Amino acid sequence: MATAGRTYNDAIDALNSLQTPYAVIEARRKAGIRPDATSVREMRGYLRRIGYTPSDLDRLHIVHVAGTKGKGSTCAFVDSILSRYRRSGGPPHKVGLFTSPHLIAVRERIRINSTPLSEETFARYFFDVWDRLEANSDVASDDAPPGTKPIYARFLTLMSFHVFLSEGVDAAVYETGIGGEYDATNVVERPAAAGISTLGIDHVYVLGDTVDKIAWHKAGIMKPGCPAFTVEQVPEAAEVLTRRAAERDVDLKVLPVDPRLKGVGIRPDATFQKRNASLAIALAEKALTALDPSFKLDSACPLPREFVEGLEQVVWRGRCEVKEEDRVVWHVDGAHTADSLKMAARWFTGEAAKRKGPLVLVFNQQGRSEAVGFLDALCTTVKNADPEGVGFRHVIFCTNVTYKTTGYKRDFVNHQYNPADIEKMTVQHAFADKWRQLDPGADVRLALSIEEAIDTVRGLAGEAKVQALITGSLHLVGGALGILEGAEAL
Ligand SMILES: Nc1ncnc2c1ncn2[C@@H]1O[C@H](COP(=O)(O)OP(=O)(O)OP(=O)(O)O)[C@@H](O)[C@H]1O
Ligand SMILES: [Mg+2]
Ligand SMILES: [Mg+2]
Repeated sequence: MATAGRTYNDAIDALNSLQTPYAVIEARRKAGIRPDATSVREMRGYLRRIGYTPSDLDRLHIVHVAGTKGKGSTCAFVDSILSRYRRSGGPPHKVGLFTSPHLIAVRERIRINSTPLSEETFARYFFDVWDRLEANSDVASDDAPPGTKPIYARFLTLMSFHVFLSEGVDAAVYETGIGGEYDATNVVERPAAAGISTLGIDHVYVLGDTVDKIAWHKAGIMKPGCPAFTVEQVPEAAEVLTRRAAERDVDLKVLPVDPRLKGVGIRPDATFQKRNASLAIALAEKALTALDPSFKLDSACPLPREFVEGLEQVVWRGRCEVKEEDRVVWHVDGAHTADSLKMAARWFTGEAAKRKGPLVLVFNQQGRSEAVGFLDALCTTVKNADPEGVGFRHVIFCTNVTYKTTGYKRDFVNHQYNPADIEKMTVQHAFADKWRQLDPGADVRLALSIEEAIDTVRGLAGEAKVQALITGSLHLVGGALGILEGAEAL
């Protein structure tokens, strides 16, 4: 790649070229090829090509988080707590945060002191890594094939290491991408602490179709000699975690909801979020101890001010957000698994009960036909909670295409879905058919883009404000927030 075009947009275009195309994903699926141990060996090879060894990562005092749901929220809590210590003089002195997927822009996946990299900084580090990989592309290293670059998520993971090490980050919080054992982030060998958030069913093709198979993958982030924590899990998952911890000689602590959270304003005020917060407390404590061995929390005493403020003031966009406009109250949540959609529905009904006005749903989950099965719980939960028994009066299924006329925002270009399906709106039709069966009284519509769905909802407002829930996909939610907030988003 020439040095001329090296803007943020150029970086995103180059990054998008590292996405695995839909046809390749399909071929692998048909051949039954799943990720295996080569992925971490490959990461080690690429890491060497960009000039680091896994032991360099020890300087980052990494908190590593896996789980089906609550990873990002837990990471955000840890980041927020560590930031309070940073602001009161540290350690830590610089905090890194690596999360996925992104909500509004790719650069928000890599943050320093809770702020996403600027476009300029992102582009500079992006092309640093790009150039180093090209310059050393023939260096024989583990499983990284000569002349290649890592795929999208692996590239960003590598880049985050380069950013954090170059910028002198001394504590970094890492969310796994998919699974754990074979995830790109698992190149980390000696984390300060590992945490496994709530387990459930997701990414069935890659991780397996039962909770115990999924737990096996997530358990892969536990490392001998490194503290590990989890929250209460369903028995099948708990069993696998305990067994894998014993095999690895890891002392895995199962945390109840932390009693010190009493009186701490966790938002939303729901058990699942308190579980995430409890996990975050234990992880942050270990990171702080790794940085300063004299640091210790007394479990019998209230949490220090830094913990309380960190937990109460955390910002984690796209999760349980309420945005009020003249004609619409938007409720935005990126839930996209059966369990988390139930949580989202419960949260929405609690919010909706505070106001009057027709309930409207905007939903999508691209490329996942199993999502048809999630609609049932969403429909029933909201209907049962509605005193009039109506539930959603209007339901709109849209694609994840951002704009009506200009298509995808660059940060959302996705080659991993079948383009023909998007064009024909295959899943949206399936969702609509299902909803008409579930609730023959609802007005069910399709929209070609997120922008069109939003305009439709605005047009539905009458005397009372419409109460709209946007959910089903983080891509949908991120696109929607980008439209609702315009230039102010991110
Ligand atoms: N512990 C939990 N149990 C069940 N649902 C949860 C939990 N934590 C969060 N959620 C729900 O899942 C949504 C996504 O939360 P979060 O971003 O923390 O999860 P994640 O594990 O990072 O998910 P992703 O797979 O998108 O990376 C939230 O908006 C909330 O509705
Ligand atoms: Mg996920
Ligand atoms: Mg996440």
